[in-house]
Amino acid sequence: MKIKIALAQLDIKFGDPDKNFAQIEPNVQKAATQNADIIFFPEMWNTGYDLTRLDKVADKEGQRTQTLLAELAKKYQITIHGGSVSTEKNGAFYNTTYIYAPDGKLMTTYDKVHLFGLMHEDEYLASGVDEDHFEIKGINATSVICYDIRFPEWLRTLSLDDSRILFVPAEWPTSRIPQWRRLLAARAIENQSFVVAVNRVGSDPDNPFGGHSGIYNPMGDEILTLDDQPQLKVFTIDTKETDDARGFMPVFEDRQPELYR
Ligand SMILES: NC(=O)CCC(=O)C(=O)O
Repeated sequence: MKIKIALAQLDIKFGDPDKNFAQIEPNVQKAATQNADIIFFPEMWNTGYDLTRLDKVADKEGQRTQTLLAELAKKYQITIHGGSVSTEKNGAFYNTTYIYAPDGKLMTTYDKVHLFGLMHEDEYLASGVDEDHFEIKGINATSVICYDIRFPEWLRTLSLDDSRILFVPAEWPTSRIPQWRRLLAARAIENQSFVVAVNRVGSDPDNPFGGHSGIYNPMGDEILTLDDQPQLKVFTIDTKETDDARGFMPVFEDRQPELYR
């Protein structure tokens, strides 16, 4: 199945949800004009890592994000992977993904599981405990958030549901972009999946962020890579390549799960 994916590599205004929300519709409209099947945003695009002010800026119960994404998905007849936003749910803060189908229905939601201590997530956020699975044009896909890619056992767990595309929204600092690219390639090879990753650009008070959003095929080749400027890029993948990779080398069938812990 051919799937046209729009990567929205955004700059994010620190702690300014109104400015950040204003960036969403123009990008969805641009992706729809180019007939993309899905548009994909970066991590924590509503507030950035303004963690000390989450009580003021996080999206309460994710309402503002959900209302906007549902409306835009339906209006532009496009799947929207909402990257992630900071949310406040039942009195705790999370780093939360929402994914909407073109009919405006919520397909899945995910709270970041592995919290990133170097950017203080563990001091302010609660971690998620659930998997997320969704479909695009009948193809199974799954999704994690940024630091989660350093945990291959978690991405393998999510991939066992015959997932063929793994989405990774991120705020990944410039200094570790070489690791970002190697980790994404490795996750693609070991799970025989496409990996589609969107990192933010620009800076916050603590870090510059390096962009280099990209798409990796199931062989781990970087078939699309962006630079470090804000942009929207549309690229088509063919999920038949995952059948070819899995047919050639039956990694999933050769697993010995009884030996793993
Ligand atoms: N926002 C994040 O999870 C950043 C993860 C990161 O930078 C890393 O090196 O891992």
